[in-house]
Amino acid sequence: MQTILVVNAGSSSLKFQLFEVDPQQGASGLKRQLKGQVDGVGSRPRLRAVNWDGSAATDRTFSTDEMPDMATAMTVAADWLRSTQQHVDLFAVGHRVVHGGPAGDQPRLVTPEVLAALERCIPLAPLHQPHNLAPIRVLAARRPDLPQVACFDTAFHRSHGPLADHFAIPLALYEEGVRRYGFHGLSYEYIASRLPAVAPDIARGRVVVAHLGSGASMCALDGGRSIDSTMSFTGLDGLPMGTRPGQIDPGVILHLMSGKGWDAAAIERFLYHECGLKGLSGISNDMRELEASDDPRAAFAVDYFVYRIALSTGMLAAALGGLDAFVFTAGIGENSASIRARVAERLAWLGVRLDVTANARRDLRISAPDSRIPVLVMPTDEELMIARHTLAVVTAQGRC
Ligand SMILES: Nc1ncnc2c1ncn2[C@@H]1O[C@H](COP(=O)(O)OP(=O)(O)O)[C@@H](O)[C@H]1O
Ligand SMILES: CC(=O)OP(=O)(O)O
Ligand SMILES: [Mg+2]
Repeated sequence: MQTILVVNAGSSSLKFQLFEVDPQQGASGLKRQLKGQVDGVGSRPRLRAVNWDGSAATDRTFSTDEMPDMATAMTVAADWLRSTQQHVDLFAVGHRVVHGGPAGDQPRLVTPEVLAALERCIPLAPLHQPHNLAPIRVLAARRPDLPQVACFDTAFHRSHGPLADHFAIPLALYEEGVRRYGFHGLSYEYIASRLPAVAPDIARGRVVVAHLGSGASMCALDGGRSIDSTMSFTGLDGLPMGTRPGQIDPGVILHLMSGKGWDAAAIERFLYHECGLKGLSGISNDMRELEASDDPRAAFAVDYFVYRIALSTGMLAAALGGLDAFVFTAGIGENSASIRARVAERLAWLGVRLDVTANARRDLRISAPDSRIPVLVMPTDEELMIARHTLAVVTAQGRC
């Protein structure tokens, strides 16, 4: 049986999955065989993988010296995959590529021209794009016959209207590509694709989705289409994240340059690696460590995170002209009952009421029956979305 490999490098994790594929059956022919991730990159690295039946395929922890960065995480995961999955007959490889640029409105079969265009987007996503493109380059050299498909975080947001897509800067810059692209689009696309099945009453309505992971953003879905998002030109905007500040007055950057003499490289390092939860707490970028800490600086960082989610909900509800449902997803959204409870508390003015037991159990619906706004927890599946796109692109190219 042929197999699609999916690779998804985030800011603190590397996720990978293998899907068996029967191209004659379209997306319904995708069968998950293996699901793995290296998470806690930069804090407490751990490689875990489970087989299709839920049995453990591996579970190993590493010190940060053994696995200091994403490049090492990739090597470790690739070595493990090569040594344990020798029987796999690869049909195609699907990659999450965070920035698709102005032309990246749909997944693309990777060609040398596509790869060159995506390399030009590296300065717009320095934390992700190099790690997204490195495995594409390695595989293209080793297996030039193997179709590779690049699936963009930005593509799902291309439905934004001009008001959501612009900054208030001269239009010539917009034409050059300085736009509010938005990210985590594969995650939002997956959530939008699941809503009709799991919550048909909500799917056609006005929904705010909070993708709260190491990178975090929120999206306004109107009838399943993205109409606005908190992230914009780069993955720096919007909510505070593990190591990124989120929305910041550009005057702060001017101050760092002219007041403190920082150059562009120092500012980039600062904004992508030293801010957010890590910068505010001085302790960690990892929400699990902050929640476990009794240091007041950790508590402040968590308070700030929750506050900005609540502010952004108001903004996106205004974009939607109302709110019919709120969805939590991604690492923090799926796993932290206390963050969910605290966000819900701040949304009480909208009529949000949580069911404490349902929240602790992580039910699909965690709102109380009398909540004016239903609140849901939906596990995201960017890898399945990438597998579906990869199959569709390769099939359309007649490459199977
Ligand atoms: N049980 C948990 N409680 C709180 N936070 C959690 C839990 N499990 C994972 N997280 C947090 O989720 C984040 C990682 O989310 P993830 O979506 O995998 O990120 P990314 O894809 O951006 O690397 C980390 O901040 C981690 O601490
Ligand atoms: C765009 C982005 O921030 O992605 P991640 O959350 O996976 O780091
Ligand atoms: Mg992610």
